[in-house]
Amino acid sequence: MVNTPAIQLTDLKKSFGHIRAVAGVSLTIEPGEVVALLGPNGAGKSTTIDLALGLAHPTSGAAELFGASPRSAIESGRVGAMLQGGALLPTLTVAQSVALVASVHRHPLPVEEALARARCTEIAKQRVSKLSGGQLQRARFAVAVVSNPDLLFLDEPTAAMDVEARRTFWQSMREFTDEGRTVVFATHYLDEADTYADRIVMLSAGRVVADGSPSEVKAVVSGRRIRATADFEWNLDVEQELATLPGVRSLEHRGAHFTLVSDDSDATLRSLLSAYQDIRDIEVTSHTMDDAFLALTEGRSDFEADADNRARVDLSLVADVPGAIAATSAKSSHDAAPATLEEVAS
Ligand SMILES: Nc1ncnc2c1ncn2[C@@H]1O[C@H](COP(=O)(O)OP(=O)(O)OP(=O)(O)O)[C@@H](O)[C@H]1O
Repeated sequence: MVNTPAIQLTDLKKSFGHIRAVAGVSLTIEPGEVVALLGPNGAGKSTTIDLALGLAHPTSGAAELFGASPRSAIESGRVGAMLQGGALLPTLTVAQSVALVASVHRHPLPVEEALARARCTEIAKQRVSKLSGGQLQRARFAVAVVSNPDLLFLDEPTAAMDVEARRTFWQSMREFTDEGRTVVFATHYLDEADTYADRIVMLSAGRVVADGSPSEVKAVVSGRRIRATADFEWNLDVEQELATLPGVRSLEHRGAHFTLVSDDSDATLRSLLSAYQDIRDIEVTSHTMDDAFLALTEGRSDFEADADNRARVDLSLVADVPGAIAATSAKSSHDAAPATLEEVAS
């Protein structure tokens, strides 16, 4: 159906006793979007994915995939998932695991193709119990894509992978999304979100605190950072002078190294260099996704939101969301959830 969103979440809420894991999430994700879900530990990313997939029942609100209930979208084979708690049978080989899942789908990819897409051809004959953490993730990816889904959910897909494995994983993911499929992935690697997502949805304390393109979300922290080394004695007068240079919003220094956050880095630099000759190793950088993440999820005071982004970023939440909620050992929600989509559909 044209114009039917791939995902429609309407005021989703989920509480576990007194813990509000998801506190009213509304999201519309169109077919073809690649969306990163970001947020500190305990922000509600996994629970949101579980609710979208129908693996957990919302306390209130609704989730639809392709205009239908999650269950019927999964039954139709349009949805794949790679979840944190998703287990594979340890005694099967990787190829057998993929073939088993393929056998319950109506229009699966050929097993060899799913293995190749997930860069699993070389480990196809290895038993699941013998796989390294990164290999296991690849095997789970092969299992997730073999149903040839239009929509794929990935919960921390590169968690156990080294740098090279992560790079390879995202290459294979790119091939998948280049074909116009929809992907929603939760990650703690902010650089992955910045590089691979079209859209970033940032959660904090169960609520959406930012929703926009990577550059829109990064722009929530305006200004630039100037780092340099000073070969002079620090005293209160110097600190005062640096902190009041044009454009400067904040100053930090440790030993000879100092950092200025400035709204007008050109003006700051001109004044800095005309006032001080003993400054070297100057580096000017834009803010990163890490900065936006900290500003949005911890309400850091040295950043101010850019007014242009008010429409996309719910700044009223930035101020009052608590800092990162400590992750509890209670991953029981995921452990208790069905391990595979086949279990949901059955
Ligand atoms: N079954 C459960 N029982 C009690 N609390 C739960 C359960 N499942 C999740 N929670 C709590 O809900 C909140 C959100 O958890 P969730 O796993 O969705 O966060 P997350 O953003 O995915 O975190 P992480 O980045 O650590 O994976 C946390 O406070 C968590 O402890």
